[in-house]
Amino acid sequence: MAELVFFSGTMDCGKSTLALQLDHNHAARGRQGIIFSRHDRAGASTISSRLGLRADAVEVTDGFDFHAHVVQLLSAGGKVDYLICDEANFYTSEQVDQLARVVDELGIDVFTFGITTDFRTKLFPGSQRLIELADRVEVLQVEALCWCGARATHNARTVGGVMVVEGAQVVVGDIAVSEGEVGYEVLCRRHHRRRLTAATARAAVLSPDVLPFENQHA
Ligand SMILES: Nc1ncnc2c1ncn2[C@@H]1O[C@H](COP(=O)(O)OP(=O)(O)O)[C@@H](O)[C@H]1O
Ligand SMILES: Cc1cn([C@H]2C[C@H](O)[C@@H](COP(=O)(O)O)O2)c(=O)[nH]c1=O
Repeated sequence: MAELVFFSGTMDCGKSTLALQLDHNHAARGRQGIIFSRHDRAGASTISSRLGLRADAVEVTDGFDFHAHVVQLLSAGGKVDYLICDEANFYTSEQVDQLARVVDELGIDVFTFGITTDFRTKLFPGSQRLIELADRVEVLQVEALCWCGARATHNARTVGGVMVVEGAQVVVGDIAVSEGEVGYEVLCRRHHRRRLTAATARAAVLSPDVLPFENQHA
């Protein structure tokens, strides 16, 4: 039976790598798939992983209709066994409904990949709809780590290493950016709540005003 699966995690936990691995494994067994992405850091119509893998993808735009796209391909005699959908956090909730129709009405497996929450810990609309509709939500096993060593569960947006909490929900970007640029850092919930990034934690340790560590549990 075909499935709608949502592979989820923070930024930098290996989602795009897994998407490309899944595509490779299915294609190696003669299955025919289509890869989709939206706003990949490497540019339009691309899926890229920080491990260096990259492939062409169909760019998803606001008006794009997954169901109509697949029906058109099938009507033209094409074969479609599965869809790989990266950066699914950027899809609209209507597009996620279309993906569910692809699974239920066309019997095609749909594997989606994305972060659940934004820099303010709020669900992206596409991710919310995937959590509501998916047959399975899989949290990736490779843990991204907070600077303190705990499992990173949240995504922070930073400017010069300092966490910001206001701004547009969508700003394409990366971790490890140069000084002054808007970037992202993954944190555990405790440090996300306290807005303590690696840079601000380092600065606090170096400050002569700082209290001894054991007195700082907020
Ligand atoms: N130089 C490296 N050596 C080994 N692993 C790396 C290296 N650079 C990145 N990675 C791995 O790639 C992961 C990010 O993969 P990617 O698919 O780009 O993540 P996501 O799509 O979730 O943002 C990192 O968590 C890390 O495990
Ligand atoms: C937290 C957060 C992230 N983004 C952007 C930044 C990246 O371009 C993508 C996530 O890509 P990844 O492959 O999972 O690393 O999302 C954003 O636009 N808004 C946010 O709040």
